[in-house]
Amino acid sequence: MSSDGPGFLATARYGKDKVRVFRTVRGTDGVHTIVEYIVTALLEGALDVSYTQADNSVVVATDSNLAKTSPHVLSPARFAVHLGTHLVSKYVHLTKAVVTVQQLRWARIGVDGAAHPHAFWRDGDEKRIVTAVVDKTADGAVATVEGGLKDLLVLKSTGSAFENFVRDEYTTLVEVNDRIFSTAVDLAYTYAPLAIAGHGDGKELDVKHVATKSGDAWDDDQVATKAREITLKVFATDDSASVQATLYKMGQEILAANPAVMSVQISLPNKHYIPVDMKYIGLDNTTPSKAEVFVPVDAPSGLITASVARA
Ligand SMILES: O=c1[nH]c(=O)c2[nH]c(=O)[nH]c2[nH]1
Repeated sequence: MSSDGPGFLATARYGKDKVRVFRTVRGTDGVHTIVEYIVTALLEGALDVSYTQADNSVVVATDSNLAKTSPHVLSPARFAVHLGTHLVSKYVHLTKAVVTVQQLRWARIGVDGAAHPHAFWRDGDEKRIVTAVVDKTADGAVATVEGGLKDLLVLKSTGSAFENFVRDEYTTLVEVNDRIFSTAVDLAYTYAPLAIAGHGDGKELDVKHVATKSGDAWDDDQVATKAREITLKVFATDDSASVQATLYKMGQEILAANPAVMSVQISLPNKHYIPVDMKYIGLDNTTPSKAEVFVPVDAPSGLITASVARA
């Protein structure tokens, strides 16, 4: 069944996407801790024959479930590194695993002011996202980790302007010194690689966590909390001259507060809210200080992206 032609297999990666997993950890005090993940696990290595010769003997299943036994299951970054490390170390012919873990939100329900021990609610569509690339071919195996979040929907009803942009004969956009600013924050930050002990000669590799820097990729839970708090604080408090200027401040503050983060990639759609023109009924709803009724516009939106890297 081999098929030869003018081409060659230039790159290859396979695995499983959208693997859904929910895990409960039952505390001795009756308090349950839960996580819900959507996992993607992709593999690279000596896999050519599975494509070129229809030989499946090199294909390892990637949906094997480590969620029951991993001591790291409650931390998306540690779990991603553990899963990737497990896959590339168990099989000599696999060289690289790319594991993405998206965490869905579950918060404890408050009952009479107290957090309930085992009842939860979905407090938003935002996802925390971690990608770990565990590479056995590197000089000493390493895990390169990216943390972040997406779909954090925010809005402020003032404290945002957009003026002094280029105007030419085609420009219809009006300058405003006061407008609604709404965006769905998407951010990803990268760390220096984590060292992995061992070389994957069939023996299980270990995450060699040398605690030289706290807040490194192994501590992504802390970094993720800080990055989210900073993002929300800068969004709320910045007297925004533009989406670009606010984005840049977010990036700088995330780098300043997290010494192990090397760069931050931020994407901010500018979700427009257009004041309704009510002149025809004799009402001023378009002067920025008088604008109270708006039409939220799904499309088009602005899209402002940048990465801020440590100098
Ligand atoms: O903050 C903004 N940045 C832009 O680049 C832009 N472009 C636009 O039409 N509105 C805005 N707002």
